[in-house]
Amino acid sequence: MRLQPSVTTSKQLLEQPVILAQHLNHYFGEGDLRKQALYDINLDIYAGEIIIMTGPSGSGKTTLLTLMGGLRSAQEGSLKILGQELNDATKQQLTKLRCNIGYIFQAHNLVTFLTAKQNVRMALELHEQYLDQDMDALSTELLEIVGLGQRVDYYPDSLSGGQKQRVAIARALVSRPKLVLADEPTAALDKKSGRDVVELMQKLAAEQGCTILLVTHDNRILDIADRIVYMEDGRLADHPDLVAAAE
Ligand SMILES: Nc1ncnc2c1ncn2[C@@H]1O[C@H](COP(=O)(O)OP(=O)(O)OP(=O)(O)O)[C@@H](O)[C@H]1O
Repeated sequence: MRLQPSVTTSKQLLEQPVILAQHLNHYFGEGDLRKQALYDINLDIYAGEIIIMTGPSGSGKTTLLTLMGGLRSAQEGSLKILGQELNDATKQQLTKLRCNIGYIFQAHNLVTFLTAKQNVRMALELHEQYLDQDMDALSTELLEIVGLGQRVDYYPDSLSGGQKQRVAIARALVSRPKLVLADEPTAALDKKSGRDVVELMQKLAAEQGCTILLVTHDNRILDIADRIVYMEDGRLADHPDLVAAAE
């Protein structure tokens, strides 16, 4: 496991980063109420890396994650995701980018009137290349991989918290995105389910070669990361405990 700042390997020098932030600032509000939430963020993340972003409440993790996901507009500095510059990006460019990112949020956002399989299938329907494929079979296959082969026709209300989160993982990964962004995916889970969920993400990421950026307060899962990024007061910083542990 490495700590931020990263040591760029020679292999990575040849690659385009999946995420590249340079001098990124972000502000909320206007006029006198304008408040800076992110300060001079510089970060490069490469294909296949699992990055955990951690830090105190209010330090700017979700703001940065939603910027990276094209869910809010980048205002100042540069943010390139999968080669697309997000500062000044058009709505169409953002929409296209969002189709290539898998999202997993704490409140898993499953559609309650759709079954597990239909929830997963929804993610495939966004992609033209899957429209002439057997989307039900692909969705079932992913649900089997996450251990829900016996629950494909269940509605979210009849699944446990861990099972719902696994449906959300299946939905995020079924279209084989190059980038998965996860915000507190284990927050609502007990220790064992939380561990199972992140190990599953780790396994699937390795198999599919995708990059995972995971925001968490959950210290129990830090060991799955290739690299830990720590945020404090809107800035990337060295993690105090982890630095001490590494010394
Ligand atoms: N929509 C918004 N309008 C105004 N200020 C906001 C908005 N969203 C976030 N902020 C502010 O930006 C700062 C960073 O918030 P953010 O939610 O990114 O932190 P966080 O590290 O994700 O926190 P938590 O761990 O509690 O989720 C905070 O001071 C917060 O109050």
